Order: sequence, then structure tokens, then C-alpha cells
Amino acid sequence: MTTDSRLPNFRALTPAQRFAHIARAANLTVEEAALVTAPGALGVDLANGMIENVIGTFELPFGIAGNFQVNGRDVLVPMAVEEPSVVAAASFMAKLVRGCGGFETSSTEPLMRAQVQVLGITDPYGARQALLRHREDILAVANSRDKVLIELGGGCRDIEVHVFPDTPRGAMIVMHLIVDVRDAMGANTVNTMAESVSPLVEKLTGGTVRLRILSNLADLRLARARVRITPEALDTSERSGADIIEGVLDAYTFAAVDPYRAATHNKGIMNGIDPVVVATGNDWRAVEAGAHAYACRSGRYTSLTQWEKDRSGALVGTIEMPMPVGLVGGATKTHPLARLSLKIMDVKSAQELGEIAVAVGLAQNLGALRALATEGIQRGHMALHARNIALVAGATGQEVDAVARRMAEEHDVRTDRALALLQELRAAEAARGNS
Ligand SMILES: CC(C)(COP(=O)([O-])OP(=O)([O-])OC[C@H]1O[C@@H](n2cnc3c(N)ncnc32)[C@H](O)[C@@H]1OP(=O)([O-])[O-])[C@@H](O)C(=O)NCCC(=O)NCCSC(=O)C[C@@](C)(O)CC(=O)[O-]
Ligand SMILES: NC(=O)C1=CN([C@@H]2O[C@H](COP(=O)(O)OP(=O)(O)OC[C@H]3O[C@@H](n4cnc5c(N)ncnc54)[C@H](OP(=O)(O)O)[C@@H]3O)[C@@H](O)[C@H]2O)C=CC1
Repeated sequence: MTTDSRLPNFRALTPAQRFAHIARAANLTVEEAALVTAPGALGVDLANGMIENVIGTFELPFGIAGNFQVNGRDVLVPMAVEEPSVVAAASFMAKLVRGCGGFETSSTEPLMRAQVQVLGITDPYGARQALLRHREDILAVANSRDKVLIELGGGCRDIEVHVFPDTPRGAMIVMHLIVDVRDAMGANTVNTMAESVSPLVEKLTGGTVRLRILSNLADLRLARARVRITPEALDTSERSGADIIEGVLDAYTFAAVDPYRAATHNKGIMNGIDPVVVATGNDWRAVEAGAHAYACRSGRYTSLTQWEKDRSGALVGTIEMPMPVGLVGGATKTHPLARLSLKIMDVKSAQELGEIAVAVGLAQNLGALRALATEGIQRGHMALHARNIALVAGATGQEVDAVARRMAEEHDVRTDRALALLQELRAAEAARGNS
């Protein structure tokens, strides 16, 4: 059968009609079809209002990381993620950090940048000054649209004008609107403002405005977290905490100097941050884009965290990165589980949410570095991944843990081994049933 990927008038169908079409085209069985139509918390009607061409909803595991104490407050951290050992590692490190005073966090005001690109000018520096001279007029136009945001204390605060005198398309200037978006992620808000000021920008510069869109390098909207962990808190029966600290420092230095390692190191940080961003209905592509662009701001891609040793020999970890997350806007209010996540966390502002997210990123980074610098990642990670492999092999119920435990003990986590163990287990079960 050849698939026809043209879907004429697909948008006008109901999700059920669309799915019936796809089920026929992809030759889905009744059991497979039931997977897409199974009821979930989001529900197909809500989903249909969120994106286009909806046929159903897609689920992820939804877990809670424990032990987090942020600025003296206990926080339950919801995480939506498919990768094993992420929630366990975050909870483990939060447990160690908790014993040493918890996470200290802070953040800047929720300032986002929107960019307005101007071309067709011969005097870019003159055009820049014309814009700066009319700063108040530009702010007034930008702030004339979103009454709700202004009433909440937000709005366009300032402008910057960046000059690119010599590009392949001639001289270019880019005006930034600096907007306080309060508790929104703010993309739609700042995009509306950027579009509304464009006619004035063209009039003031004599140029032609092209792009009007936010920048995901949200370098004015930073969240920070800090931890201090004593060697004693890190002691294990095999290694001293002081030795583990040296290992963490070596691991961090690797990421600080080598971009190949920094990419993986930062992926480990995002292992903690993305699940919180997803669980709260926020735009994880925006957070990812901002994180990696910020990691490259010196011109060389490097670690988003820093690990040091203080005078007393304690390990000090810090993180600072863009955190464009909201409590309103986007899917945050639409998705019932996003609302539930915010209730579980009991956060009162987007800034607080961002601070918790980076605290989880810092914990996750420590979890990975601690494992990598000592026993390696596979023991802890694969022991938990083994449950996934057992599921792939067809294990159900109590079989999952039984098969996973055996594979972890044997340090042999593979699907063919899981299949063999499952057969063994079922044969033993059958023999017991017969006797
Ligand atoms: C996996 C652990 C935590 C095991 O570590 P362990 O020493 O076997 O843990 P434990 O059984 O002694 O338990 C200690 C605590 O960990 C938590 N914990 C422990 N197990 C569970 C569980 N099943 N479910 C829930 N929580 C769990 C829990 O808080 C527990 O305290 P308790 O509740 O018992 O008082 C450890 O080996 C670890 O932290 N490993 C690192 C795992 C990791 O980083 N995973 C991310 C995926 S790998 C990756 O993608 C990123 C990477 C590594 O490439 C990044 C990089 O390179 O930098
Ligand atoms: N490059 C990118 O990252 C892009 C991302 N996006 C998407 O944009 C969406 C986020 O945009 P965003 O502007 O946050 O969403 P919304 O426009 O949905 O929500 C923001 C609006 O909510 C209202 N509001 C109500 N209460 C508050 C409050 N306490 N604080 C702030 N605003 C409040 C404001 O005014 P009012 O009531 O008048 O609306 C505000 O303008 C995401 O879905 C993202 O995926 C879109 C384009 C590009």
C-alpha cells in the first residue's frame, strides 16, 4: 500500500473523522486505534483547540521529584519525562542538598526582548539615533495595546538599537523592545508589540521593517540557583566525600573547556529543567533555545553550571540561565495537568517557577557528575532503564521488576536477555501452577 500524505480538507474534519482516515491509511488494528482514542486528562476536545489536525493525545510519564527545599520552602516538583533515572537522580541530589541547607535561588525581572529588523537604510548610525531620540513615542505605541499587562505592572520598558553596518543585504539595524511580561512566557505579547511599532519605526528611519519577533536569547530574564554541599554529606561506604568533590570538579572542568563535553553536560542539566517546563505546559523549545544560546554567549559553547570548592572544602554549585516560563498564556492554563502541576508546586509567580526549574537543573547536573566521576552512569541509570527494557520484552505487572532486577544484577541490560528471563520466569510460574 502506498501512503498518500496529502490530506485535503483534513482541517475541517473532527478529530474522530481525521483519526478514522489515518487508521485506514496506516492500516491500524482495532487495538492500535484504541491507543489513540483512550481518554486522558487533556481530552481530545481540548487538544483539538490547542493545535491543528489533531487525531488524539500523546502521554508521557508524570512523576514527582522529592526532597526539594528552595529558599527554605519544601517544594514537590512535577516532572513529565520519558527517560529513566532522571526523577530518581534529582530526588537523590535534592536529598543531599537538603541536608546542607537546600537551594538558594534568585532571578531578574521577567524582561523579554522583541526584535524589529530594519533594512533599506544607508545611514544606520543616524537611523539608530533617530529611534533612540523617539524612545518615549515608541514605548507609548508598544504599550497602547495590552491594557491587562500594563495594569499588572508589566509593559515595554526600554529600547535598544543594534547596528549591523555591513551585511550581505546591506546595512541593517535591529531595534529591541525590552518588555516586562510579568507572569507570561511573553512571546505572543512581545510579538504583538513589535508589530504595532513597525510603522513608526519605518517612519523614523526611512527604512523597511522585515522581521518582528521575540528573541529566544532571553538574557535579561535569568534565573539562578546555588548549593553548598559539605564533603561529609557526599561520603559513601566506598569513597570519601572529599574524593567525590575532586571528581565532580574534574568533570565540571571537562565541560568548561570542551564544547563536545559541554553539550552532554548541558543536556544533563536540561534533563532536570525540561520535565518541569513540560509538566507546567510551558514552551520547552523556547527554554532549550535560550539555554544553549546563553551557553555560547562568550563566543565559545560552555557549561551552564559552575562547580567550585570553598575555603572549608565544601562543594559550591551555581547555575544562571534564561528562564522564559509563564503561569499564564500558551498551554499553561489550557492543559489541566499543567494547572495541576502549578498547584502541586504551589508557585505564585513565573519568576518562582523559573527559579525552581533551574534548581532542579543544578541538582540533575550534580547527580550525573557524581555518578560519572565515581562508578559511571550505567549502574544507577541502567538499573532503572532495565524496567523499560523489560516492558519492551513484554513483561507485565510484577514481571517487570523481577526481570529488571535480574538484568541489573547481571549487569546485562538487553532486550534479548529480558526475553530469555521472561520466558524463564513464566516457565517457573507455570511449573508452580502445575504442581
Ligand atoms: C539512579 C541513582 C539515583 C541511584 O542511586 P543509588 O545510590 O542506587 O540510590 P539509593 O537507592 O541509595 O537512593 C538514594 C535516593 O535516591 C532517590 N532514588 C533512588 N532510586 C529511586 C527510585 N527508583 N525512585 C525514586 N527515587 C529514587 C531517592 O531519593 C533515594 O532516597 P530515599 O527516597 O531512599 O530516601 C544514581 O545512580 C544517580 O543519581 N545516577 C545518575 C542518573 C542520571 O544522571 N540520569 C540521567 C540520565 S543519563 C543522561 O542522560 C545525562 C548524562 C549522564 O549524559 C549527563 C552528563 O553526561 O552530564
Ligand atoms: N519563538 C518563540 O518562542 C515563540 C513562542 N510562541 C508561543 O507563545 C506562547 C506564549 O506567549 P504569551 O505571550 O506568554 O501568551 P499569551 O499571549 O497567551 O498570554 C499573555 C497574555 O496574558 C495576559 N495576562 C493575564 N494575566 C497575566 C499576568 N499575570 N502576567 C502576564 N500576562 C498576563 C496578558 O494580556 P491579555 O489578557 O490582554 O492577553 C498577556 O498579554 C507559547 O505558546 C509559545 O509557544 C509564539 C511565537 C514564537
